[in-house]
Amino acid sequence: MSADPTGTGPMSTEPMSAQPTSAGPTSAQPPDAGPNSAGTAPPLLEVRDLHVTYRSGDRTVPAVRGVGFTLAAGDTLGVAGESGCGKSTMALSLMRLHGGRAEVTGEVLFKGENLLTTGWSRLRAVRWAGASVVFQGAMSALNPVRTVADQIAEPIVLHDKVSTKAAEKRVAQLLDSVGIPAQRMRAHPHEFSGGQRQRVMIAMALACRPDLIIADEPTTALDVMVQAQILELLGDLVKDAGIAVMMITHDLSLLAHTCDRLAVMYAGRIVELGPSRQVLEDPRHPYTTALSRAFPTIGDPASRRAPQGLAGDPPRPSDVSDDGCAFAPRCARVHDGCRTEKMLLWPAGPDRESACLLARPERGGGAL
Ligand SMILES: Nc1ncnc2c1ncn2[C@@H]1O[C@H](COP(=O)(O)OP(=O)(O)OP(=O)(O)O)[C@@H](O)[C@H]1O
Repeated sequence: MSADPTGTGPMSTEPMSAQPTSAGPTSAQPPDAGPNSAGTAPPLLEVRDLHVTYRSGDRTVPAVRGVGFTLAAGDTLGVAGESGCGKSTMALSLMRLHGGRAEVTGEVLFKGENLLTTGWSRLRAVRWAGASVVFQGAMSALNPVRTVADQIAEPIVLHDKVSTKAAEKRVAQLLDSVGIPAQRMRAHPHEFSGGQRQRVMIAMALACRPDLIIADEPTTALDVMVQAQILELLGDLVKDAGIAVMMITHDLSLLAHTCDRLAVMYAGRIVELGPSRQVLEDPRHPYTTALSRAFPTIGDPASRRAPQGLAGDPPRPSDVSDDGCAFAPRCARVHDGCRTEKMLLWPAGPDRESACLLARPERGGGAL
């Protein structure tokens, strides 16, 4: 892991932390927010041609390979895909929170401001009050020796410039909103169950009223019923507050219940993007079809008994070529063009995009 004290270049990363530093946020207003030259407000988040390549010694790992999408205010986007496809790297690199030494190129425009090139102090302000992150594994993200009240209040005091007493009043409201009695605010993280700790993390993420929450596997390691409850809670809270969410998990069916749109990733790229229900019920990429069959569906006991495993393994990032489809070796619908043509995310129906040749309108598009 490396830190770039200047924070000026996209080649840099900072020690991983969702906590405010004592330098703390000052303002989340981007210097250049507001209408663009065309007179229209930019989308909340616009990601253009994002590449993230980890480097350690002479080893390079191209974990994210040309990702682009937009997210409007209040939108919920689920990101799914098998382990190692680059979901966490993609999501965390938006805030320059990915671990390790990595080269990051492309643009991450948050309200029109490129977060890949902005300075560290400005970025810290954005991380709390603009876009906050819920990491997987609350126990490692929370400080074990401080009470949850202290940890949730800190960014409120720093950002909202209010007294500790006023901040604690908000802490009580936040804990209440995530289903934890306010009387427990003086407890330490180890005094809560895994599900309650994850609720505390959600309360922390909401503390400074962000416009966007990035949730990286927020319910990993919790049992399936608690996962569903927490995702539902997060979904309700953000809808009520008009907060946009990017939620990462490998489980498509969990995402479909909480997110308006789904992005399916494979080998560092988005291979399908569209409204959640449509993506699941009428996939436009054979990988989405295979992935959705591999996971049991909440509320469908039959699928829990008989999920169909995905044959073969995903490729190692260093083995993926820019020519041809990375899924071709595992694809039931593979044909010659799949091994040679360059795959892009093509329109595949209204509000749908797919990186499969078969979904291209000139090939007939439609379900795969
Ligand atoms: N710090 C790092 N240094 C080098 N390679 C890394 C680092 N972090 C991740 N990778 C590699 O980058 C690729 C993408 O990893 P990433 O964690 O983003 O995938 P993921 O889809 O989120 O997986 P999971 O669901 O298991 O969390 C993998 O090949 C992984 O081994």
